[in-house]
Amino acid sequence: MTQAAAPARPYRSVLYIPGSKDRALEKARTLATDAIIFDLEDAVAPDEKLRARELLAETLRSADYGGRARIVRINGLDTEWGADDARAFAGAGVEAILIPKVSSPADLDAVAALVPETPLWAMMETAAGMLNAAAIAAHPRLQGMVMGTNDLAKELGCRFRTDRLALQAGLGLCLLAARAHGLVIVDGVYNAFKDDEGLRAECEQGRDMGFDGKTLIHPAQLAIANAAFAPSEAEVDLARRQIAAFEEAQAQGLGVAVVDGKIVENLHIVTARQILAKAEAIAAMQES
Ligand SMILES: CC(C)(COP(=O)(O)OP(=O)(O)OC[C@H]1O[C@@H](n2cnc3c(N)ncnc32)[C@H](O)[C@@H]1OP(=O)(O)O)[C@@H](O)C(=O)NCCC(=O)NCCSC(=O)C[C@H](O)C(=O)O
Ligand SMILES: [Mg+2]
Repeated sequence: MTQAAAPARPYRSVLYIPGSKDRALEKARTLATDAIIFDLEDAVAPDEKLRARELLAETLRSADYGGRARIVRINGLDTEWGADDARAFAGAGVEAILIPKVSSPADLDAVAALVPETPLWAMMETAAGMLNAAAIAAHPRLQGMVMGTNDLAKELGCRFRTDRLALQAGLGLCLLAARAHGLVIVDGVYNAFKDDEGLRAECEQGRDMGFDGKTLIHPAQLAIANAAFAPSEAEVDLARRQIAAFEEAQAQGLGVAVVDGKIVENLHIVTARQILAKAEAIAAMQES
């Protein structure tokens, strides 16, 4: 019989918080976000970088963020802050260190040498990064990818469209690479944080493509992402019925069942079990 996938940590909502903003750091402890990216890079002004690093290090030492995954986005190693950022959070017990503008596996090697144990995540947001996505995803220390659609759009010189046509090639390449290597992959941000309908549509597109969740910039975006990337009641119900029908078919010596007029084979049961495991992981997250 196919084994249920281990309940994985959900990443439906991944909220950026500028590492320099005391109030937002405090507020995030009560927000319904699956994960937090504590940002030292683009959300922090150059003359605030050192204060933000100190504030964040102290906050992560003392504050309880419950079951929310804690990810620190450091500055690039080509800046005056990057290497010290990496060293400062190497032993901080965070779930991952997120490296900006990863263009090749060598960018990961450089941080891996400074951070011997903490898992690494990569911002996928350069044209070279898209072309090297498979090699980046294969890096032994990498566990997650985050799409940086603002920087990618900047590099491409494309226009923002609701269908994200110009970004589709890069989104697809990174998704393929992440899935081929068993990584978490989270979609880019939706900049118009007061436009709920636009956000909902972009979350639906990301969910349809296969992303695990969406990066967000404002607490008002959380509920929409959490709903879009969770299995719906109908999906959970169908998954349960597929598993029951398939087990019954197997008991009769058959390899195929039919549910709602559609065939159900072993491969559909793998997906059904993943849906149930994700629903369980979300429920566990909500209880924590
Ligand atoms: C976008 C913002 C600047 C808006 O800030 P503000 O005007 O202060 O918002 P509000 O007054 O509506 O805030 C209401 C309360 O919510 C708290 N808040 C706001 N944002 C956050 C947050 N991100 N996390 C936690 N809490 C937040 C405020 O403190 C208010 O609390 P209260 O006092 O109790 O009322 C602001 O939202 C913001 O700075 N967002 C994050 C921006 C950011 O991190 N940008 C960098 C990442 S995006 C990126 O770089 C992606 C990638 O690299 C790419 O290339 O695409
Ligand atoms: Mg960026």
